[in-house]
Amino acid sequence: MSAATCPKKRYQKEKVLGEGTFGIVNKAKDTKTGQYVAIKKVRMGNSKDGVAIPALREIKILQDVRHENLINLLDVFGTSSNINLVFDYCIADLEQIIKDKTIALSTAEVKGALKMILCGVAKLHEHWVLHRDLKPSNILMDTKGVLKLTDFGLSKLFASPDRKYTNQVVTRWYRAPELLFGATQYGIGVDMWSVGCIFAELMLRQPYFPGDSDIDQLSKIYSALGTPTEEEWPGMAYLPAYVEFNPQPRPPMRKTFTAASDEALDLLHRFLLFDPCQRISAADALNHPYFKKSPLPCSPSQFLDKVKSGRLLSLDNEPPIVANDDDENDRAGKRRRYSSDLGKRRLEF
Ligand SMILES: Nc1ncnc2c1ncn2[C@@H]1O[C@H](COP(=O)(O)OP(=O)(O)OP(=O)(O)O)[C@@H](O)[C@H]1O
Repeated sequence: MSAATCPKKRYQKEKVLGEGTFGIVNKAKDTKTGQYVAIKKVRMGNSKDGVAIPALREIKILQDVRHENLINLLDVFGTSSNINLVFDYCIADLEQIIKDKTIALSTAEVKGALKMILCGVAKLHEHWVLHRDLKPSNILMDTKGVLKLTDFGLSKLFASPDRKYTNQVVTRWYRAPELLFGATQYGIGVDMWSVGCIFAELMLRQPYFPGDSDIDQLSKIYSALGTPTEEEWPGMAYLPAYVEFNPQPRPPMRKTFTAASDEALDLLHRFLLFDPCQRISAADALNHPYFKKSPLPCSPSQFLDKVKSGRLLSLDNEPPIVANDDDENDRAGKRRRYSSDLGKRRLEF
């Protein structure tokens, strides 16, 4: 078989990029096109434990919904024990960008980033797909500065309004209050809350609600936004895990977001409404005056130039590390080496 027809030969692995719940991600060169790609190798496990189901869900969604701001699935191939998903290679994720304080994000750049995120979310919702795990590390930047939503493993079609879902979704810091109260029927509001948290984080350059338990998460949300009244969020007391908190007033958002425009604060407020039905949709958010008022959102290439001006991308000079498909011990070693502190705030499923 030639390199063009044998996928394992077609893609030449260069180094390990990281590891998620379901397997290692490698950087590789596509010898057919000369382009770099990222290959997510998903361990199949045996059919009983259903390890591969999120990967199959991801494949189905990626094949159905294509958009500039959603990660592009270029190829899929299998080996005896893995499914390999081949994606566009991205050079950074939004968590790294936010954390790198040498990158000074201007209003136009925050707007540009939020616009790209909203375009991706709007496309998913248009296709009746909830992402369900939106967070900065699941938003990647490609070589042209385009932000792309990734990690659709938790995505789920929400076509049936009565369908009950698990509430153990969305990394805690980005998790909507209805999920924290155990709701099993939820909709696009869970993604819009996460977008609000990401928007706040882009402006603050630190997580807005970094709770270290579900109760602490709610208490951080309430300290920032005040406790909701029954009028603001009808029916909240009937949610399965509802807990009453001592009433707290709503402090002015301006106190935290000192440099934000009135339009930015209005949009943020609409993302973070307690009643999920009242939260602004991604399509409506894109039409909000925030995006119409000067400074206008920057282009992807301007965003890329800003990211390149910081330290982050100048660090990508470590020697290549080639992952060996078959060596379990080696794989365990890499997992230890590459697992990040993100694991600490990931939910137990
Ligand atoms: N297309 C890509 N281009 C470059 N790097 C990528 C790409 N996709 C993933 N990565 C890197 O691989 C790492 C693992 O990604 P993956 O999506 O498998 O898991 P995760 O998002 O970290 O965690 P989990 O899937 O468990 O929530 C990421 O942190 C990222 O650094």
